[in-house]
Amino acid sequence: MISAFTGTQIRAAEQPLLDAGEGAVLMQRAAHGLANAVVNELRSEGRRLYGSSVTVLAGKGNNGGDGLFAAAILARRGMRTTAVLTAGSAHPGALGAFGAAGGRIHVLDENNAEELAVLIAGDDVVIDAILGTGARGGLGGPAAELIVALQELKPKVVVACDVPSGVDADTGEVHWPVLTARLTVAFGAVKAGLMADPGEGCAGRVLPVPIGMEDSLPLPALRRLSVRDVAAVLPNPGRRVHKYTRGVLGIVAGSERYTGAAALSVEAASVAGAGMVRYLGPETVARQVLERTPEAIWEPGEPGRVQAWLLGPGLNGTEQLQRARDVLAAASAAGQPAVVDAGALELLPERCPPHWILTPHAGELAALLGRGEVCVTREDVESRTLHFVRLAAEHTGAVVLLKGATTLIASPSGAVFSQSEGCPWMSTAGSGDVLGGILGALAATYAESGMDDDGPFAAQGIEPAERWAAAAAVGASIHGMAGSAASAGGPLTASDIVRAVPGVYRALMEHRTR
Ligand SMILES: NC(=O)C1=CN([C@@H]2O[C@H](COP(=O)(O)OP(=O)(O)OC[C@H]3O[C@@H](n4cnc5c(N)ncnc54)[C@H](O)[C@@H]3O)[C@@H](O)[C@H]2O)[C@@H](O)CC1
Ligand SMILES: Nc1ncnc2c1ncn2[C@@H]1O[C@H](COP(=O)(O)OP(=O)(O)O)[C@@H](O)[C@H]1O
Ligand SMILES: [K+]
Repeated sequence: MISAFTGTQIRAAEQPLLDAGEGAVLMQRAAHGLANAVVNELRSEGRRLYGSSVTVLAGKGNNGGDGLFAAAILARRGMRTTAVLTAGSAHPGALGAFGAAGGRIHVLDENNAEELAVLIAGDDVVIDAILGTGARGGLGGPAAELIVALQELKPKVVVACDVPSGVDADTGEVHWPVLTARLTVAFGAVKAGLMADPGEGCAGRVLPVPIGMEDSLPLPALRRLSVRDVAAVLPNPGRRVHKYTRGVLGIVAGSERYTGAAALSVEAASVAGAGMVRYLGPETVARQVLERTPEAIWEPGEPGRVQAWLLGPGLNGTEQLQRARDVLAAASAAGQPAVVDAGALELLPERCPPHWILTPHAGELAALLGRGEVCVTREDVESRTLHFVRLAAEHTGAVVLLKGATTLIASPSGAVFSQSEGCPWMSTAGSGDVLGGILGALAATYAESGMDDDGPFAAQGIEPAERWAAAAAVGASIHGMAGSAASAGGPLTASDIVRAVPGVYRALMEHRTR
């Protein structure tokens, strides 16, 4: 599990060490971690350190201090080093060390941003150490000009010091311009803003470097399940199970207009481990669903027993919408878990049970919040994903899974998970229907066994109030892994994601036995 913290949490954890006069030691550890990361990055490309060049863009705070000390270490190891001071002044001790190690210094001013960008862009590595966790807002003036010019010149390797300058370490909001990093070296712990969009999109790979304050960290603001975590909680049928104890999922999806959504979600649920799938919908749609997944059962009348529901993919027309309304009311009364997607999101009651999982994309999340009279657009949600997913969980009382390149899952208890195993090729029609099917299958399975104190989530130390959000994170992770496996770098269809799901389960099961 990767835990991420807000910059504010990290600064609070550092405070006792700073009070004890350990600030300089922390900074040295950070600088060594950053310098080592730069060395490894060059070596991974088969480059020699000696004679390679690095420029550090240094702001006036401690972030700039880290960058300058790291550059001093690299200068002593034979690299040609340059510093651009973006705020006129810099951390005095670090600047002294940099000068003593033989680095060249330029001071950014009103007139030289473009000239300096051209000078720097050819260097082997650029370290972005302008702003860290002490930033308020983003870059302006000549520093912003420098970043815009540099981004256009496409520097070879950008390594961000702690956080890309302009990314809010607490929220992942981005104040443009930001220099997109290949690697972000995060001191003490990963910042929450590096695991939520749009911040994650600027950070590249994130490498946490311990600096000695990690034992003082509070509960994380965000968590990301690793492959090992997902493998550990994956439902694993015992020897004497049968289809009903495996978990039966009821699906209300599809319509005459959107038959594919029903077919995809039913098939995805079937391959993702549901013991049985009951389909509720018009006969014409059911025929196509069964053609693709003959294992599913069509329920033309009162449905048989289920452990969980999936409602919404491709939902359209009076009859289907009424069916979904009836099922939601019945599921609420019976205390059953429900995965609510697309068209069914409009049918939700004002407050939902905490074991319902809502799966909006950014546009649907904006609409969902609009019902609670929070007026936001899709673009607003996309620029503040962490804030709005939390708000939606708070307002609805349900788990809210916000889809995107990084999928965020907020529990009404306040816990947030972030998964990012997918790839851009997954932004294809029907991809969300497949996610719905996977989540539905997991909900049915975990409803039957899994959420108790002797279940897999408890064994991983996940608190009761966070378990449904963790289950949704497992679904997002499997969906992302299946999409990436199906894509292998190329385009894919939603059906390809479905076909890749059993392979992902097998690989995870193998992981578990290792
Ligand atoms: N507290 C510590 O001793 C440690 C801090 N560390 C580093 O220190 C960083 C935090 O340092 P600071 O608190 O000095 O803050 P920063 O270095 O992030 O920046 C703060 C400085 O930039 C100015 N500033 C803020 N927003 C600005 C904006 N939008 N445009 C231009 N200037 C702006 C502030 O006035 C202040 O002078 C961390 O990200 C990390 O890199 C590490 O060295 C570990 C130890
Ligand atoms: N750029 C991206 N990178 C990775 N995954 C993505 C990206 N864009 C979308 N996805 C994933 O694809 C799915 C799209 O779902 P959705 O928007 O509901 O599409 P549809 O309604 O067509 O099925 C979600 O699971 C989302 O997380
Ligand atoms: K930085």
